[in-house]
Amino acid sequence: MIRLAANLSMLFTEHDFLERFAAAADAGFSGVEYLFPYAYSPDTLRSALEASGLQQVLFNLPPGDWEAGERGVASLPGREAEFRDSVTEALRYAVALDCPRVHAMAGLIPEGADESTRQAHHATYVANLRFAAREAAKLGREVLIEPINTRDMPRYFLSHQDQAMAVLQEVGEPNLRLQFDLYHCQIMEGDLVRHLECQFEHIGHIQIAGVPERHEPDVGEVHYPAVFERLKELGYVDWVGCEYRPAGNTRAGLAWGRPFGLRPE
Ligand SMILES: O=C(O)C(=O)[C@@H](O)CO
Ligand SMILES: [Mg+2]
Repeated sequence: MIRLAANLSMLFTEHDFLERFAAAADAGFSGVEYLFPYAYSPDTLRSALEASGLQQVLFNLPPGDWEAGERGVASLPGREAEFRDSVTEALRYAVALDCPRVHAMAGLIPEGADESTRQAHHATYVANLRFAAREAAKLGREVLIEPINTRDMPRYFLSHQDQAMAVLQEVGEPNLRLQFDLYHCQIMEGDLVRHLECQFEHIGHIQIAGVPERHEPDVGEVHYPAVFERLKELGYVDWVGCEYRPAGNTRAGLAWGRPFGLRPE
């Protein structure tokens, strides 16, 4: 049986951030993920997890200057020292929060990047990810990479599943795995079930949302019951992150999750 994690950067935003943990637990979630923990001390977050009985399942490495539009530094030539520091900081939180995996965002390529610029990003990305995976392995953690759709995030360096597979293969570290976000894959490529089947052994985490509005999974063009059925047949028993923007009140929109123990009221 899959386990559902609430993405607290998107769900339960009716509440202040630290109150979202209790709201998620009350609604039947057993895990949480969110973009970044760094605005809070590990002790504060650990207390929120313990008080609500939730597991921390994922968060991202520091992404560079998010407010200025940066979306990770893992593929950015010249930012290697910053990337290494971000690995250290993320792993410090991962250990404190007992979180088994962290996501390293790739970053953006320049407008109109030519082939040699792309190759420079690729080489930096591979070297940085190898470093991150080896550091994470010392602490028993995984590092994830996630193809993100270029409509929501124009110029994001990692946007296709094949590209991610090639990077995983080239890096060659067993604890570097795929964050498979079905919302992004549907927008860029579709064919969700075949992608899940082909990439199954590399998947370290799954995320879901309705397409194209990124609302609840039962709103939009993806028939998630069929996807969940195939995941069950494939033997997926790990986390599925609910990374969507509720169309209305978070709790009222959880009816889709009743088969997984969510409580809409
Ligand atoms: O945007 C998404 O999708 C995510 O999973 C965030 O963590 C940004 O990568
Ligand atoms: Mg995602």
